[in-house]
Amino acid sequence: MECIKVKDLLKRYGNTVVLNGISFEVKCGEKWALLGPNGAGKSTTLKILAGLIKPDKGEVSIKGHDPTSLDAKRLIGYLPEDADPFPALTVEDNLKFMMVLRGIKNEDRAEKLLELLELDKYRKYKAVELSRGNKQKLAIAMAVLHSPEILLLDEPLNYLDIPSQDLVIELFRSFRDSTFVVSTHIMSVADKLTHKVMVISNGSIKWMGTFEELKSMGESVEKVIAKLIKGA
Ligand SMILES: Nc1ncnc2c1ncn2[C@@H]1O[C@H](COP(=O)(O)OP(=O)(O)OP(=O)(O)O)[C@@H](O)[C@H]1O
Repeated sequence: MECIKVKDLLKRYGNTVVLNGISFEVKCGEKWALLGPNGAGKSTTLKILAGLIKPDKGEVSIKGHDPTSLDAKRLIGYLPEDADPFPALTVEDNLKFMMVLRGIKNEDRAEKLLELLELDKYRKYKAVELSRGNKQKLAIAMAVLHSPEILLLDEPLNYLDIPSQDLVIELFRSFRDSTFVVSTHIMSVADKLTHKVMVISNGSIKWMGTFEELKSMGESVEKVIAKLIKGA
């Protein structure tokens, strides 16, 4: 069954076309990387899937729901690029606020995430007082608090040191049955979190396939991706 269906997406900012007829389908449980250079249209695609912005043309379905609907929002956990939790709230109050928004009654989940991401000692810190990496970890905890079926992650490992990356990767890997779309321009990040790759450049999908296919294309994966981006 498809969890995400996207057909002929067109998005303009002013006169600039930033998504030019993108179509793809993601089956439930699949984990896809959206790989492409700066400005390719990755974040814009994720924002449309998360229902934050609307395309100018095209269709998007999240398990049959419009992405702006409450039904879709219940299914989705979205981590924006440069996520910024509420600065004046403490770490634990940010999580409590999300619990209220999401209608989560049991506090165990928030406690477990604080422990798992080693944020426990910062629970009384206001988000504004956190380091950039710890802010990212808090934003990740907030995005996954409701154990979403569909995770839309924009550059999830940004700002994280290697031990923190390992904690976050372990957390995401615990979402075995969830559907992932992960935007990144770093191949190694894609490789750690996903199994399939969409290469996007200039608002168009240039290639879709598995890591195995990419790796069997002869040259180093980075070189193959660079060629796919150029459309060579
Ligand atoms: N709010 C906006 N107003 C105008 N142009 C925008 C806006 N948001 C994005 N763009 C433009 O849309 C294009 C695609 O941007 P997008 O952020 O989707 O790219 P990206 O692939 O996520 O890039 P990056 O890897 O740098 O984050 C870029 O040319 C960007 O300048």
